[in-house]
Amino acid sequence: MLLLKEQKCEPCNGNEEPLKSEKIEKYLERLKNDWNVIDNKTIKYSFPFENFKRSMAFAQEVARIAEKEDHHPDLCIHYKSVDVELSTHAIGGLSENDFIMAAKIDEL
Ligand SMILES: C[C@H](O)[C@H](O)[C@H]1CNC2=NC(N)=NC(=O)C2=N1
Repeated sequence: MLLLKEQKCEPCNGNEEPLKSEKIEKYLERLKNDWNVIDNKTIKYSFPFENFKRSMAFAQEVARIAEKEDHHPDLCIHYKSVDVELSTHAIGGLSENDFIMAAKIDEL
């Protein structure tokens, strides 16, 4: 099986079904960090940093990947952490793209 971090986000036409909990659990096992699932619609992880400068630099790197993959997380930048939330808006839930992005962000 290809590693998630090596996959590319595929354009989502909005026709696919959001992932259900069993598949979500399987994808979670493939992530390096311990992402939390919210309502089976969003995954979230809070990345800790030493200071605001590092938080900002991380957020910029996440933005770079998001633009490259055309899949965009919600980011909340704090003094010493960045909260990352991923969901596929087009289907109102989780798709493989969210886990591909999470895997790439885990590698930063
Ligand atoms: C056309 C383009 O692929 C879509 O608008 C993308 C852009 N980024 C996106 N990001 C996220 N998180 N969900 C989406 O459904 C989404 N759609």
